[in-house]
Amino acid sequence: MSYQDDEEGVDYGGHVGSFPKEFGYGGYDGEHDITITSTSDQKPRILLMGLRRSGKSSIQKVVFHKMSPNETLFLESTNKIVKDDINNSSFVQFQIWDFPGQIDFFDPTFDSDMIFGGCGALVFVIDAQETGIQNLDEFIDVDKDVSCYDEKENLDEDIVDEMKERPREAENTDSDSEEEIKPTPATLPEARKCIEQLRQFFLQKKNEGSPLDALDDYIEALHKLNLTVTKAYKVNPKIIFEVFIHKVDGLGDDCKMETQRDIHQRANDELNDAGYDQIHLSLHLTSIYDHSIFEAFSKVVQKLIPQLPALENLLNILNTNSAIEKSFLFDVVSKIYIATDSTPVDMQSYELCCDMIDVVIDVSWIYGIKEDQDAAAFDDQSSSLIKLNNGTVLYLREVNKFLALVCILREDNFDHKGIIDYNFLCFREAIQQVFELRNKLQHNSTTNSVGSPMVNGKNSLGDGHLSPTLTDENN
Ligand SMILES: Nc1nc2c(ncn2[C@@H]2O[C@H](COP(=O)(O)OP(=O)(O)OP(=O)(O)O)[C@@H](O)[C@H]2O)c(=O)[nH]1
Repeated sequence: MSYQDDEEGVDYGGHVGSFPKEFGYGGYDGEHDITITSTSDQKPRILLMGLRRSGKSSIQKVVFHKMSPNETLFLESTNKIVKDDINNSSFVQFQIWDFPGQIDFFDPTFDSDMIFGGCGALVFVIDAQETGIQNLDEFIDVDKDVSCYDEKENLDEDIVDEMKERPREAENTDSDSEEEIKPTPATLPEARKCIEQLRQFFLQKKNEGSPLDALDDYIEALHKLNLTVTKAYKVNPKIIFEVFIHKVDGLGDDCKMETQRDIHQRANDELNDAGYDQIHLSLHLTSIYDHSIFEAFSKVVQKLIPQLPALENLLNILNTNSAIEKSFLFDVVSKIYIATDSTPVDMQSYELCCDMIDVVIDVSWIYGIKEDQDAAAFDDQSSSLIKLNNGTVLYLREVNKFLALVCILREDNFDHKGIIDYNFLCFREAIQQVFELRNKLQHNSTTNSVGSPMVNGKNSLGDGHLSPTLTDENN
């Protein structure tokens, strides 16, 4: 197993929404900036694991590198561990390690102590579309070799025989020779027709609920999940385990729920049978083609922020005193929300707020920057107000260069804008105080002890948590 260098800054030429390419986790001068000062080794780690082609690299690229979902079609398979630094003055600062699908835990070069030791969260990605139907074309590559139909021994024999016979007949061979069948242009349409029949057969079986050998990948994914989780837990019981049931864009609502229920049941049964009933798996239905992947990643990142309860509390207080219905604290670059108030998150509100961030960045980028200036599109003057036609207002205020508060409130309540703005300033100050405190604690612990500093009885470095500190030039 080898390691690939950090690939931060790689330009993929594309972006989600219409974010300008230049808008990213760039360097920052520091005003009002809440950053993490830990060195690369101390950064919390999020591991992305799962079977081949389950969508790990796509998730990472779409969420953190603004790659457009369609471009992920051209991603090559990962064959090394790819470490990606999500850093540079953003609040959200950690390392993501993208693992190759075919990783072998029994490989002597796989150092599980090192890999799982400093890990904060392990995200295991399962392809929800992986029933064999979608990958049939890949599996049976007619353009290369029709004889590989043999590999699908477990399919209905009649269909396989028919598939073999058709190209042979079409080719009109007059010999009984055992030569390998090579498709010609004339046979290819026939072969494709067979594949279509095969696809229909699978769909029919699937609708009937028949067990299919093509579900092997799904079973294998569950097995790998069990193996990965137990192995990681043995090394580091503090790891947070998250399962992304991914690519659900291709599934109906019922199917999504059924898949989630099935995975939950099987995964927990297997863990309980192995005596690991204390391991908790959080399941998320995700897709790179909508906001679900950002929402799921938000929840993963939030679990790594020890100050989350304080942030939530501050948002609750802000909401109560400003008649705000819902508020999110966003990492502007990734559109991950690092905290929200304690009312339930509804997906539509989250999507609206994400869209608002896109609009603000776009407009700022187009109209907010003078040509001769090397200024950022999002700065401490950034704020925005969008009135919807249902009597609701979206209000965005900059907290620091990478953090924004986005609130949803009723238009009537926005009459008291002065109070809301004043409360926002108090909120911003309170946030800075939270991180100032953390900063001091961390600073004391690093200067007072060498090796493994302790804060509140916990190892403050390498404990898998985001350890944000405040670097405010006023300090
Ligand atoms: N429909 C759909 N396709 C997706 C989604 N996410 C990823 N894909 C597709 O899945 C394929 C595999 O994605 P990758 O990100 O390369 O998968 P991987 O897990 O990194 O693969 P390995 O590097 O081989 O382990 C690509 O063609 C993506 O376009 C999704 O949410 N929905």
